[in-house]
Amino acid sequence: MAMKIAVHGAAGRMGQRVVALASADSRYQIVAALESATHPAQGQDAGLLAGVGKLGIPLAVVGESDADVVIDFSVPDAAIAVLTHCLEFNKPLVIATTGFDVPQDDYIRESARKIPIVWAPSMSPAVNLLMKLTETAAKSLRDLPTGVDVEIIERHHRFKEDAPSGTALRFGKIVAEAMGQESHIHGRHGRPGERPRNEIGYHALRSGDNPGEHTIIFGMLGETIELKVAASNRDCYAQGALIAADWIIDKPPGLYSMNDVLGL
Ligand SMILES: NC(=O)C1=CN([C@@H]2O[C@H](COP(=O)(O)OP(=O)(O)OC[C@H]3O[C@@H](n4cnc5c(N)ncnc54)[C@H](O)[C@@H]3O)[C@@H](O)[C@H]2O)C=CC1
Ligand SMILES: O=C(O)C1=N[C@H](C(=O)O)C[C@H](O)C1
Repeated sequence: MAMKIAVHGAAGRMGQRVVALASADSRYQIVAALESATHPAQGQDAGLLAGVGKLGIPLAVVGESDADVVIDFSVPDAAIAVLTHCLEFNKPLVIATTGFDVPQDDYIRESARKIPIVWAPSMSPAVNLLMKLTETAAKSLRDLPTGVDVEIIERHHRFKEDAPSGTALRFGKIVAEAMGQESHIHGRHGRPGERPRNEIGYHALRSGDNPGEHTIIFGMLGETIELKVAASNRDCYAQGALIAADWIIDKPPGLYSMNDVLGL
């Protein structure tokens, strides 16, 4: 029987791709397409909006449904609201939204004691694999006598609201845990002087319709390593979220990552 999915943020760039991919796959059935009460497309068919033909599922506000699992690509406050709904109705949740503040992070962790949650800044299998490779590189280079300068560059479309990306921050956390950098700076200007060794620099570019690109630079004296992953469209994230939904459905309460989902 097909897994029943509710998509939260269904009219957004990502929500539409989740609706489109799920509707083309017999393992999934979209049963709810949830959107902000003020969205101009409220009431319109989610399939028509996503360009895949009528599904008979109108955009609606969060409410009771027979969904087996909820996939969230929205904005932080709305993601927290749908999480509260999932707690009330005991539904597994895949959280893909980024840009939470610290109390919201804590609320997600606390909620995962009661329901299963997959939470990842990137649902892309390639990005999550690159995180593993980055960890390996960082651990291998940690004690290099000449020192290693780590810089993280991310590029995204002009519409993105948070910066740096959740994924860039996660790459930085992975590197810092392996190498011990304590200073995290965002861009440089003026006369910052010689680069300190214990620093990670983040650089967030916003340009055109770029669906997401991350480069981790390990700069040494005499050579450089660059680890790079780039999306050519949004389906890597949407497909990853559907894989996560499939995986989480029979799991006990807990906070899970894409490493758990993908067995990395
Ligand atoms: N983890 C991952 O793999 C990925 C995460 N993201 C993140 O997902 C989020 C959404 O990204 P996009 O789809 O590009 O943004 P978007 O702005 O196109 O879509 C967000 C949608 O959420 C809706 N929304 C706002 N308030 C709502 C509410 N109260 N209830 C229900 N829906 C509400 C908006 O109306 C909008 O349609 C961002 O935080 C982004 O960083 C994006 C791509 C991949
Ligand atoms: O907003 C986006 O588009 C993306 N956001 C995520 C992030 O902030 O890391 C993931 C992906 O890079 C696309």
